[in-house]
Amino acid sequence: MNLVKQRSEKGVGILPPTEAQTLLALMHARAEVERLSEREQLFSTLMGAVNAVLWAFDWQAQQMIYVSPAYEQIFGRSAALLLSDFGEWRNSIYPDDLEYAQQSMLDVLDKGAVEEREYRIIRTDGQLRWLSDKCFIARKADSSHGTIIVGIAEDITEKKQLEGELQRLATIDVLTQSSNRRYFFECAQREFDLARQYATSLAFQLLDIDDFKRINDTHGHQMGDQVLQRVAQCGSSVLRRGDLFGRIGGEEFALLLPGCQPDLAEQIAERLQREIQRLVFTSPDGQRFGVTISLGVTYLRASDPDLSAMFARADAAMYTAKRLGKNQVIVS
Ligand SMILES: Nc1nc2c(ncn2[C@@H]2O[C@H](COP(=O)(O)OP(=O)(O)OP(=O)(O)O)[C@@H](O)[C@H]2O)c(=O)[nH]1
Repeated sequence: MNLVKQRSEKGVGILPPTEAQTLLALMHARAEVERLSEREQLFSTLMGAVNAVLWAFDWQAQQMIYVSPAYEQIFGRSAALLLSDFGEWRNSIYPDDLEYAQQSMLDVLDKGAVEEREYRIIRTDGQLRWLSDKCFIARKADSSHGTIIVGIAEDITEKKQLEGELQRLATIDVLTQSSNRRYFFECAQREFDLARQYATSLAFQLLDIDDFKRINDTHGHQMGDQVLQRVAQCGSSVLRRGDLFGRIGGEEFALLLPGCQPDLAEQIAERLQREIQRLVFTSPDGQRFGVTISLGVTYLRASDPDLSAMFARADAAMYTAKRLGKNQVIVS
């Protein structure tokens, strides 16, 4: 309106209504284009700043129609390639997680949204990364449009590593790196239930280092720690696949051997005793010394009401070994 008036003041005269309307419409359109381009710029800046991949996928066309700049940074792959070929997304997924990633993408069609979705990707530089990739339906298919699924994929590798470390710290004994008491018995309980359910054999062994207090007193606490570490290494070395080993007390360790018949369990106990007896330690003042262990061994009986019944028997056998002079295996 302003321009129309200015032009008339310069002597162009008042424009006929249709031309004035066209001019106004053009001005509006230009302002709208400018506004849209400003918004586009703002949107791009925001997308560039977000450390997550925002994506949009045309389900019918099986084509990625948008992916934010973080894709190249997180996936270490070309966004142009992904936009031209959706197979690139499949290529980036860690093979063990591919089926899950594809299935959970299908689930969104039924559920409308999938919030919990975590899988691993392999970057082109070989790095493995964990992603949390939430997705939901942005537009349902109608006669003229296909279904659009949108998602936000965040790199949660560090969170996963932290979770793994926390899990490790909660389940291991830091000094010997073997399972701690709580975790050992938690796993042992599972094996006990399975052995009862399928009527399979199960052996339980309790190992206690002889005169450990004297080792500490004579050679120092640090030397005692070294003994515990080497004994734990020996314990782990006799394990078969599926066996459990843990430090359940100061100088006390336990082994649970699923599917292990008595003969084999005794052989394993005697081998362990020999291996530990062969260890040679040198104290800071140059003294060389060795250690011995007492072992209590028992097996699952049909009359055992719970795991603690087996544990009590192994414990009693181990104390019998101590009473009978130590450095021996007693089977109960
Ligand atoms: N160095 C070290 N010593 C520990 C640790 N935990 C417990 N101990 C020590 O282990 C010793 C256990 O002593 P006792 O229970 O008397 O057993 P023992 O001397 O082995 O005697 P027997 O069992 O009869 O052979 C104690 O002196 C504890 O202080 C540890 O993490 N490191």
